[in-house]
Amino acid sequence: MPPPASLLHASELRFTRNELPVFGPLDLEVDAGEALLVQGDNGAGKTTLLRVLAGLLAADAGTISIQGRLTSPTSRASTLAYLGHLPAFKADLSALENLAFLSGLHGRRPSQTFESAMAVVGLAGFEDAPARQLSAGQKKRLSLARLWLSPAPLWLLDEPYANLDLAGIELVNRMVQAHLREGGAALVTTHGAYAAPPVRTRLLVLEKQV
Ligand SMILES: Nc1ncnc2c1ncn2[C@@H]1O[C@H](COP(=O)(O)OP(=O)(O)OP(=O)(O)O)[C@@H](O)[C@H]1O
Repeated sequence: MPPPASLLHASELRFTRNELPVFGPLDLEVDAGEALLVQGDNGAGKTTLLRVLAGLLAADAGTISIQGRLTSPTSRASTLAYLGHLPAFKADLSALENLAFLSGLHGRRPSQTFESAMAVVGLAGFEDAPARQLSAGQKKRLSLARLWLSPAPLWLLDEPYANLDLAGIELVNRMVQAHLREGGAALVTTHGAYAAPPVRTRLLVLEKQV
């Protein structure tokens, strides 16, 4: 029997902006149960790469396969959960209402409730707080609650440790560990290896092109 296909495989992926190369051509692969650490200096193209994989930007060349199948951005959307720099919350909705709204858009694991996700990320008691009243770290934790609710096997985490205290960093690592144990995979951008989760890890280092 052939080995199971990688959860994510990108081949010859290239992105240019204003005719200047940002990254590529590059190949990357991550299997179920693995993390791929994407490292690089400021401006090396980490966010751009995750946005291309998430389907938010179009690559200039290359292919992206999920579980062995070539995908388009729309067909990838249900397979991945993207945690970006900026939380996508409605300022006047409560924390819980935001989770309900986003889960309506992206789906939800049946085993989790909004309240249980809030508790997992340390936001029990903030269910009714409007999103605009949350601190930067609390907003990041609410984004993590959204991620925890997501049924997507592939997590794309852009600097998930930003704005978090030490307990928050450990929370991210525990979440990634649990997700990988359940057969998921994660891409994690970081400036250094200091906060990497203790899981089976591949490494991709991006170099500035110009
Ligand atoms: N919207 C944009 N318009 C023009 N150039 C951009 C835009 N977004 C990013 N860039 C440029 O593309 C390059 C890669 O940026 P990117 O945000 O992907 O880097 P990064 O590795 O994530 O950086 P950081 O570690 O600072 O977050 C940089 O040179 C940046 O200036």
